[in-house]
Amino acid sequence: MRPAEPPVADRAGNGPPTSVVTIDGAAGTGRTAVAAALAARLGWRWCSIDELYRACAVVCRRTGDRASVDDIRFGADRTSGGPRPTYRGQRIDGLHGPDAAGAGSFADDPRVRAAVAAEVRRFVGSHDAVVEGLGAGQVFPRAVLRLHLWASPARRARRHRAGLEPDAPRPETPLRLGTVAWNRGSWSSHDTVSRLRDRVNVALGRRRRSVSVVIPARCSRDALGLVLPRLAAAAAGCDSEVQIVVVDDGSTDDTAAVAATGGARVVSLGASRGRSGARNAGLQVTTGDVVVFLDSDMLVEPDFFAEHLRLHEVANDTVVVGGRRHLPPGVTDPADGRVLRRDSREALLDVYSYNMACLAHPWSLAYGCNVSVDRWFLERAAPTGFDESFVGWGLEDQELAYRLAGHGARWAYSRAASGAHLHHDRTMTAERFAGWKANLRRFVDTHEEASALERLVPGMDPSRAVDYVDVYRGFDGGPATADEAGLLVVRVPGSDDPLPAVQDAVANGAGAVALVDEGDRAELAVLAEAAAPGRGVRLYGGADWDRLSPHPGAG
Ligand SMILES: Nc1ncnc2c1ncn2[C@@H]1O[C@H](COP(=O)(O)OP(=O)(O)OP(=O)(O)O)[C@@H](O)[C@H]1O
Ligand SMILES: Nc1ccn([C@H]2C[C@H](O)[C@@H](COP(=O)(O)O)O2)c(=O)n1
Repeated sequence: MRPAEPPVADRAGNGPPTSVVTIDGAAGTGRTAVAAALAARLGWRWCSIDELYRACAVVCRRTGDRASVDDIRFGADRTSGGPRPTYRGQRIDGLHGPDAAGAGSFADDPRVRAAVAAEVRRFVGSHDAVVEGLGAGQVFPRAVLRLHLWASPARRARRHRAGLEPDAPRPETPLRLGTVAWNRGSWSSHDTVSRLRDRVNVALGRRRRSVSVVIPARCSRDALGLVLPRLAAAAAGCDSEVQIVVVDDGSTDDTAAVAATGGARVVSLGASRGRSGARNAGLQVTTGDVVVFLDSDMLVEPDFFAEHLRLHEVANDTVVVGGRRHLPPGVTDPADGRVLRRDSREALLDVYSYNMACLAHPWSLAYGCNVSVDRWFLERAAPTGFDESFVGWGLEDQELAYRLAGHGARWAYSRAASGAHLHHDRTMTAERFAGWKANLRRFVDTHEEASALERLVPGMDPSRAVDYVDVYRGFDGGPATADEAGLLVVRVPGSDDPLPAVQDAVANGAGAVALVDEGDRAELAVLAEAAAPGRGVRLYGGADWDRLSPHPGAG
């Protein structure tokens, strides 16, 4: 009989002492190096499931008998990095040679898979451990952290060329809800492991997650008087540490005093640096794991931080694009019963779906009024923060998002993390339009490939009354029509994991998949994209799907 899975600590760190972290993911992401380094940092033991599959391939090839997998064990010798597999007590040679070819395919054999899982569980026993390799998350479904490492195809190819990944490409375990998609990017194992260790400590309840909110402010005393108490209420109801930073960019009113009274850490800039400079100055003093950029006129709901943070749990490279609703003139309480005007991004997403990856340019919706990024990812992917050569209104936020996109950012549009925008005059004056066009020029001069942005000009031009959604279609190419044959609709009631159905549909050649989620969970967009990259799995809230019937984008 196979031994049962050993108990693992619950997320609060209660219960039995054994904790397991699993690391799965694509070949070429350096997962073995990360597993070994993370285990060393934590003082845990570690093992590689892939090494066992290689052992199975070698031994079965030599014995000609699949039953011999039952006699493969991890040995005690760990000097060369990890435990070495043995067969009937003897070390197995040639684990990285031709006899190990096709090792990954052994995982398709249920007997081999069960033997490998049993040996890994035996090896872990009652120890805290990092377990790396194919199916690690399935062997330990209650692990404190189940990681799926990811790196761009170019990066992975480079590792292969450099001989860092000598083996043939390995199969990948499908993603499931509850797995954390982790972008390795081009970052060192050392950097990666530092951040992973923080995550493990949060998962074990040894460390609280933290979030910083950065608010650039210029003559914002009245708005901040309304905004800060709501942020304080959201912070009080949140189980993470919250830091509120207001950057006073040379205001001529008592913005700084109001911010300090409201409990914010105030950074006062002597000379004005504009929106980008103010946000960058704020970023410098942040301490949170996640940074939210918020405008000084955005009223948030009590679960604002929890909603932002939730979406950073599923991937380290998520850009959470928080929604925005416009308050009517004179209304300062979003709960006063009036219907708030949705901003035009929601009208767009009704058509493209709430998976922003269905847009050709998802970064173009990442407005600085309410957006959050994992600080580690932000600092590595875009160490210079906002480009301060963008002056006046517009595009500095999309430009930062564009650079994050270049590092593989994933996108989650969250209506649950919305803010209500206090009314003020937003007329696109000729002066503001001229400033926006100057920023557009800077953008396109810096990033030639973004020149399609010029197609947005008519939508911003105050002398032309054109529909923004139509203009955006011209810029983005328009959504794939949803009425093509082969659209497979996956409806998700309650808390089910829809990813297996999505992956099956994609594997079986579905032309398009529409995921209709009654729970309206933005994290599904992030994971669906990670599970079926580039396939643009469409995501709709159940109510939207019904409201937009026959289906969004049809015709
Ligand atoms: N010169 C400036 N320097 C620093 N921060 C500024 C400056 N002007 C405005 N801000 C701040 O930048 C944020 C965005 O201001 P902006 O004027 O773009 O807001 P908005 O009018 O609400 O924009 P939108 O209508 O696009 O939402 C606010 O927090 C505001 O206080
Ligand atoms: N950070 C921002 C905010 C808004 N815009 C533009 C894009 C549209 O032209 C318009 C949308 O406004 P709304 O739907 O909120 O009324 O504002 C931008 O470019 N960058």
